[in-house]
Amino acid sequence: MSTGCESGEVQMCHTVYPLHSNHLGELSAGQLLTWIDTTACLAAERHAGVACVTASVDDIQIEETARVGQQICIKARVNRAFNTSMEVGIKVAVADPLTNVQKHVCTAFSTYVAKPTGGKKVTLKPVRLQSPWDHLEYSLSAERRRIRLYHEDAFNNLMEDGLTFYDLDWEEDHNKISTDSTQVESIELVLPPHANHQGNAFGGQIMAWMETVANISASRLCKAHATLKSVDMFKFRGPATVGDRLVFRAIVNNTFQKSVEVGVRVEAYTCGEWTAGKARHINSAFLIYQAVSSKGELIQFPRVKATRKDSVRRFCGAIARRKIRVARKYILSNKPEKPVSHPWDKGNQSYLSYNNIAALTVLAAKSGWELSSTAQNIKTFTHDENDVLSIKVEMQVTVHPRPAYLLLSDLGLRPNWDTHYLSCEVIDATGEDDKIFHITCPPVKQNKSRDFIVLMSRRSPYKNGDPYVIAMRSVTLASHPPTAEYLRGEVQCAGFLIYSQGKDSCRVCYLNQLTSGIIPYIEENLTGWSNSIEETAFGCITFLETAQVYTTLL
Ligand SMILES: CC(=O)SCCNC(=O)CCNC(=O)[C@H](O)C(C)(C)COP(=O)(O)OP(=O)(O)OC[C@H]1O[C@@H](n2cnc3c(N)ncnc32)[C@H](O)[C@@H]1OP(=O)(O)O
Repeated sequence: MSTGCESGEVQMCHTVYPLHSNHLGELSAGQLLTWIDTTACLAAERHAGVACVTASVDDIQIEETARVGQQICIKARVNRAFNTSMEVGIKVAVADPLTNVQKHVCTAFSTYVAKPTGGKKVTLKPVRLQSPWDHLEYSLSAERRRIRLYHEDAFNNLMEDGLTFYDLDWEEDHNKISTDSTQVESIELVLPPHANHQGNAFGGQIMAWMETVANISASRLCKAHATLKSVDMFKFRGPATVGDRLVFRAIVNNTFQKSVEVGVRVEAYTCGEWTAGKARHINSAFLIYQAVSSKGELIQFPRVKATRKDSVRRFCGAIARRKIRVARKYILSNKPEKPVSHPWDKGNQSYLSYNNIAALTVLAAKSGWELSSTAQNIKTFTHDENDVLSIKVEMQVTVHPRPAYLLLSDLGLRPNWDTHYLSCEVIDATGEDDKIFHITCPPVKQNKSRDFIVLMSRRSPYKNGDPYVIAMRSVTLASHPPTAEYLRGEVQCAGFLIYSQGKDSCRVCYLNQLTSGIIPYIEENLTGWSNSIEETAFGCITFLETAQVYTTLL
């Protein structure tokens, strides 16, 4: 049932019946995508006053599963009209009628283009903004549009680097498996019930068919029932109409510990094109699945082999897309963050130093680090857990670990090799191993310069095999409150672990658990627009290898 409300919002509510669900009694992802697209399209048409087509659907993260008997409520409204296109924001919730408990299923953003009969372009009227929330979504939608329209370029940038930077041999080969058995092909004929009054196949129907083949492909790899976790952007390149034959091809591209990416390509043919073998490529999408064991635990996926040229492209493509997806999630999340700094006073100094070292050690020991690039002697990883994103950069350096430790813990030297640092001075210390620094960083995106008050705690190894540790976290100092000159940023947990690898070489791991104060500095790298992380790592290696000679004097 769909209704139109005063605010321009369109709502659709359904009870989940067995016909909407899979064999486990859970609402099928394909059905959910169909309802989302229908509601969003109706909101777009309500604003435009003419028929609209789906141009794209941004990444969707599915956070909750709905079951038979529960009620799904979808709300959609136009956030902003551009010229001929508009962004629709969609929120999906599930409610249990027996307990009255309501949960958030997902948030989605789709773009619709006004397409009246006859194909004339329509310039859309602006959206009436009423609440502060409307104003916020209005401004954010411009930023989302920028990312959406440059998605392909960002991906191509990452792919260029990926294919040159990625070292496919970095992992042992013996446990990797081929994805050949995950290839799935299926055909559908577009009939009137699958299309709108203009004969265009519904975007939601196409997405549902895509989900069906992708699900089969993922399940073949994990030998379990796969559940859709998120989708990468669906881009509708061209229309399909009643009478078209749609061919869907799916294959597993890559696996990431507890998830798998499946790529689906859709080609459309009229009857004549079918016989002549002339395909129209109308959509490609990438769907991420997870699978749960009989004990209710997430299944660890096997690593896959990329041997042929096309499988290497798909394998690296999945890594690049994951990178963009994770970056989008954090850059656009707009979640208020709790302050992470504690006051540095006499009563808690030893506790904060301990906490500083322990947090970095725990972060480094976490499982689930995903490789995002390899370049000669540098590897970068990301870790995404409970809405916290962390990065790790591993550098192989031909320096004894002790001089590396002394050089890296002297934060005053950091502006020599890290362009993210403008200045760094000691403002308080309890000894050589625990010091407070005032760090200033250059402005980004026309904002002011930022500053940070950071506790640096360093420890030499207690026994052979332990790393040298240099941990950093923000603290507050009454003598250094935020000033009008700088935006005060915070560091949650960052630093270096330095592992000995023989007499004159070591592995330096840099880790950072990202906060909203840090993300702007690496945003372009996360989304594939720059290699600033790798460039800084190169700078660090060069600095350590050339400066080590001076540390013999220390
Ligand atoms: C009823 C249904 O459910 S429709 C079913 C599924 N959808 C379809 O069949 C649509 C198939 N795709 C198409 O017909 C076309 O690709 C269109 C209409 C989406 C875009 O056509 P184009 O020739 O690229 O149009 P053009 O370049 O003029 O762009 C038109 C607008 O779409 C926007 N647009 C184009 N591609 C995208 C995209 N991938 N994501 C978001 N917006 C896009 C453009 O920015 C432009 O916006 P603006 O006018 O507000 O500045």
